[in-house]
Amino acid sequence: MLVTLLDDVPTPAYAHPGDAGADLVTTVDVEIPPQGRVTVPTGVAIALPEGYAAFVHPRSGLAAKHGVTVVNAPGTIDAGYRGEIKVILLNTDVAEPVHLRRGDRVAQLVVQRVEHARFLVATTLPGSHRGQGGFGSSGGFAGS
Ligand SMILES: O=c1ccn([C@H]2C[C@H](O)[C@@H](COP(=O)(O)OP(=O)(O)OP(=O)(O)O)O2)c(=O)[nH]1
Ligand SMILES: [Mg+2]
Repeated sequence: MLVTLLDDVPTPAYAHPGDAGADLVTTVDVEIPPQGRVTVPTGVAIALPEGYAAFVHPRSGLAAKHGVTVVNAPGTIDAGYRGEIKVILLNTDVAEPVHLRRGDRVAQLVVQRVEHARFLVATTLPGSHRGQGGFGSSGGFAGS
């Protein structure tokens, strides 16, 4: 897949063979206040092949240690998008700000094949075992 590197950033890379996500870095230093959000540039633009999309996922380590997640997780990168990939970060911690430095890995990009549906309008839908049950219809959590 073709990639352009806009700001002297490393080529996105998988940390280990077999990893699903290639790490993305922030190109700017940033402080995220408690419960605040910031959009950070990654210095990366890509040309996905037709029939693929890429998804911007949070990193588990940042989430567990600092409460940092991706607001729109997973962010969707369309195959036709040629702009810089940006990451919308949220500091979920209510008390501590988070300081990120240029070059810190802030998210991971998962590239996947996607199907394109044709939406055919019908008056009724075929039956199924689940039917219209949703939102916990199969049972609650232990405390409910
Ligand atoms: O985390 C993200 C999500 C999206 N994008 C870019 C790539 C994507 O192709 C484009 C549009 O994203 P999306 O479709 O999620 O946003 P929208 O609000 O529906 O905007 P649009 O009207 O441009 O589709 O923005 C990012 O850089 N980072
Ligand atoms: Mg859109």
